[in-house]
Amino acid sequence: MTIHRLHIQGVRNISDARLEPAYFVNIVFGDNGSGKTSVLESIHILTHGRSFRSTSSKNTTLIQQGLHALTVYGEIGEIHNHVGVSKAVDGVNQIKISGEKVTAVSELAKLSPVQIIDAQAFDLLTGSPAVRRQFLDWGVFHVEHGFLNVWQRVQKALKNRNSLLRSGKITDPIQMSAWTREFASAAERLDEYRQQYLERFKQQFVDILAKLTDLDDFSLSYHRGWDKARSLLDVLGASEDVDIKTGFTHSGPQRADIRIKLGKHNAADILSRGQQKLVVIAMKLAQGAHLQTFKEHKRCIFLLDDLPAELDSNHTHKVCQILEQMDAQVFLTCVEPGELLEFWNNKDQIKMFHVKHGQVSGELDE
Ligand SMILES: Nc1ncnc2c1ncn2[C@@H]1O[C@H](COP(=O)(O)OP(=O)(O)OP(=O)(O)O)[C@@H](O)[C@H]1O
Repeated sequence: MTIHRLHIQGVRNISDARLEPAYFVNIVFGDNGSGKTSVLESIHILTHGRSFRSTSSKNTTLIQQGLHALTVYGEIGEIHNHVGVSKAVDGVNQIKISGEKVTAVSELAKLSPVQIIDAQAFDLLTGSPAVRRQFLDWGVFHVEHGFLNVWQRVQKALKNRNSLLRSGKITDPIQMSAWTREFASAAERLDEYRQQYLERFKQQFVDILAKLTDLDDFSLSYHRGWDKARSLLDVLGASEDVDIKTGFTHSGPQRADIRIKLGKHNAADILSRGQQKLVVIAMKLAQGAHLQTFKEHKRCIFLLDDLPAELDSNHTHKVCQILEQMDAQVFLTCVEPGELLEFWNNKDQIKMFHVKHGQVSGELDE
């Protein structure tokens, strides 16, 4: 998808900015603290209803001090869908797509697949399995129409099963059996989706990684969260006593992980910081490439916060070259755009936005 217009109001130090981004490459530059990341955050709010760096559920750090709400408007996609997201200090959020109020954030996410590469992206290698499950599920969500429904069934069944387990004994065996069967059935489907996706994804990942690094013997392996030789229903039956004793479900897709290795070692334990960044970038670019191949050329939007950090010029150049070959819309932030600008062959497709004390120039004259 493509963001054609963006109107930011009250996001951190950006009071009011209108941008008409380029179809391909957008370079957002300025001094430290000028508001560059806040532009990327605004795009994330527009496409996901939330920031990628704020942990406050009350929106208070995100909304400009002294204001009671922020709003981000945009025109997105081939038919220029009008999208508006507002967030208020009291925690009330509102999403509108083409004038209609929307309650499910997944409606926004469906419109625009967004990949973020920032300082937190390292978590994909060094963080908990939850980060890698989220990565995997992002990919499946955008290519498999039935995935969201199955994922929601798993969450609901797991929640109900765990709440029955929490009492420490089974007071209602019929309910317990019903939720266990529902959980196992939805989980098996979810697992199939994940496995199929990862098998297809791996090839694209290997190709992109080879363009960026000379790392040999790199492997990604999927662990589904229970014994691969048995059905989940069998495993849940066999471990019911443990589940009752501890009060939660031990096996299932909520324990899935992708193990990322170099030879026998965990990649995170052996790679340099720059190499880790290249692996993470390769994984994210491969998801964008996969989307293009398997979803009728659906375009991904890449938000790259301070791409040059930790990378030498040669590798930064290579990342830009891969991005240029993909059909994607790219937003990059940097302090000094000089060198970064040189890494693109077709300069005509680049727009520059200078951010200074929350003011964005290169914006629309209106
Ligand atoms: N709620 C808020 N209200 C007003 N200003 C804020 C609020 N939250 C953060 N700020 C300020 O807004 C700016 C946000 O900066 P941002 O993180 O977007 O900068 P940046 O250009 O990406 O910087 P860097 O290069 O250092 O990463 C900072 O100056 C910060 O102090």
